[in-house]
Amino acid sequence: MYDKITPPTVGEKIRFENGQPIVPDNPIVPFIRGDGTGIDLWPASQRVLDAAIEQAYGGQRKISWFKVYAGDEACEVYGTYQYLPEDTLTAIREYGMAIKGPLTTPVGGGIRSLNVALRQIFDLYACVRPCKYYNGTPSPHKSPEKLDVIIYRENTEDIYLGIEWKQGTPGCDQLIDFLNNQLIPETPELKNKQIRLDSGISIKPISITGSQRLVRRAIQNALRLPKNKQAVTLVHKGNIMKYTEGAFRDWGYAVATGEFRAECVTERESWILSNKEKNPSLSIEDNAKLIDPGYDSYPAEKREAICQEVREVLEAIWDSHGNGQWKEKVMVNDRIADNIFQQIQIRPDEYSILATMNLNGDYLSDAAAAIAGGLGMAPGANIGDNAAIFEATHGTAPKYAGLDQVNPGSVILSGVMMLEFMGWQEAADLIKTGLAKSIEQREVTYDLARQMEPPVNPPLKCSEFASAIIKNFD
Ligand SMILES: NC(=O)C1=CN([C@@H]2O[C@H](COP(=O)(O)OP(=O)(O)OC[C@H]3O[C@@H](n4cnc5c(N)ncnc54)[C@H](OP(=O)(O)O)[C@@H]3O)[C@@H](O)[C@H]2O)C=CC1
Ligand SMILES: O=C(O)CCC(=O)C(=O)O
Ligand SMILES: [Mg+2]
Repeated sequence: MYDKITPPTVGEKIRFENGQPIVPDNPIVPFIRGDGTGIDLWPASQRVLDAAIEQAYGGQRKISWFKVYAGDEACEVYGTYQYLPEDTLTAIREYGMAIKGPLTTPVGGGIRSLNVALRQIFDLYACVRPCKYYNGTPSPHKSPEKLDVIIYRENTEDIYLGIEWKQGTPGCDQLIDFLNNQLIPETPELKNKQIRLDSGISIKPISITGSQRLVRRAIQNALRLPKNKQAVTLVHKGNIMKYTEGAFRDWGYAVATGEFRAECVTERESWILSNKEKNPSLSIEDNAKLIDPGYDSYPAEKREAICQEVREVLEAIWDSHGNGQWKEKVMVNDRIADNIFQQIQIRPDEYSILATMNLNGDYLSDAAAAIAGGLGMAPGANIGDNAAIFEATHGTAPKYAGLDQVNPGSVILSGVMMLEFMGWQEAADLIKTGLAKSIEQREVTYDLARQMEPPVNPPLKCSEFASAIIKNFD
């Protein structure tokens, strides 16, 4: 079955039933060490995970790690350009769950992202990135403790599908010619727009399927949160990209008000309901004016559409959501992408789950990570219905590779997400305790050390930070 790897002789497979993992006490879990700093991060992280499992379950539970290859290490074992060998894909398919270090993607030419490829191959459509502040972590932000968000990033489409044409190639010229001379002139809405002849082209597909399954998962997660965190914000640049990002917003709301009608309220619905609660005799038109301050300046047709919206909301959900019942529901709202970057800085506590398309989520997760202490403290998971791969938000940080210097916190916390996904909460909790205590004791790697007041000097090495976390389990 495998060409150059052998699975552990002891251990069993994780199975998925209805999207949920069924986990034996001794699961076999494939891991990819990763490029660059992966060489430092993975051994430190594995040590912490194993120690926590041993301490929590005293040998009753154990992971049998299965080393599989991707990136530079794969080329060493399988030969030139064998960045993602079939063996690795077979192992992940077979065992259902894996954890990985970062993998390099060259800018401009060269291979396409192996990280993105893994997400697409296994249809891991939700990239889940919690950004939460650990007490004592240095931050450039004044009130980092107010940040506690989970980014749900669509993981399989958008420009990451990688359908693009390089400037000056025959395919690119042909596409520009077709668009400029055929499709654009046939589309009145596009007027006389033309694409510059010396352009490169990337295609940005956003589908109903991709958007709705992501938002569905985000709402399901919101329902598991404490009441005061039950909110999902749809992040988009729909004012500019109406048929991709704007459509993402509309399809997201359709999931909330269709599939989760009893559990959700949209922000606009909450305004309509609360206007009527404050003034039960409020007319439909006065309610419409309150939810849309520009109402009086709109043409009659638009004014009627807003009145109709008010009527429909009151008819549909006044009984189930009115008289304050909406305050117990998951609040679904939307924010334009540029605004959300400032919102998470100035009003982070007003947000909980941020549902995004692929590119926006990529940008936003690094920005949110900065508030919570930086990329050394930013875990993540790529989740599908039949598989899951856990990985940090950060990349290979090549300038630090092999120096035993970078913060293993993100990979370790990705491991914590994996343990929680497996239902091994006791082991996950030990690691979170160990990490929090190490930070409190100022036993930290360079990235946190340099931001602390006064700075910690010398900082711990990557491997020493792992040891500090283990020492601080209890
Ligand atoms: N999922 C994946 O595998 C990902 C892969 N990549 C790939 O990684 C490569 C490098 O990308 P790049 O843009 O430099 O981004 P990186 O995330 O690799 O690094 C950027 C900076 O973030 C900080 N940083 C990253 N990791 C850590 C850590 N563990 N501890 C402390 N600080 C950390 C460092 O900051 P400082 O210099 O201030 O110390 C580093 O220079 C590219 O090939 C990219 O495609 C990128 C993102 C995700
Ligand atoms: O695949 C890569 O190289 C970068 C991906 C990335 O930045 C991310 O997923 O956050
Ligand atoms: Mg990124």
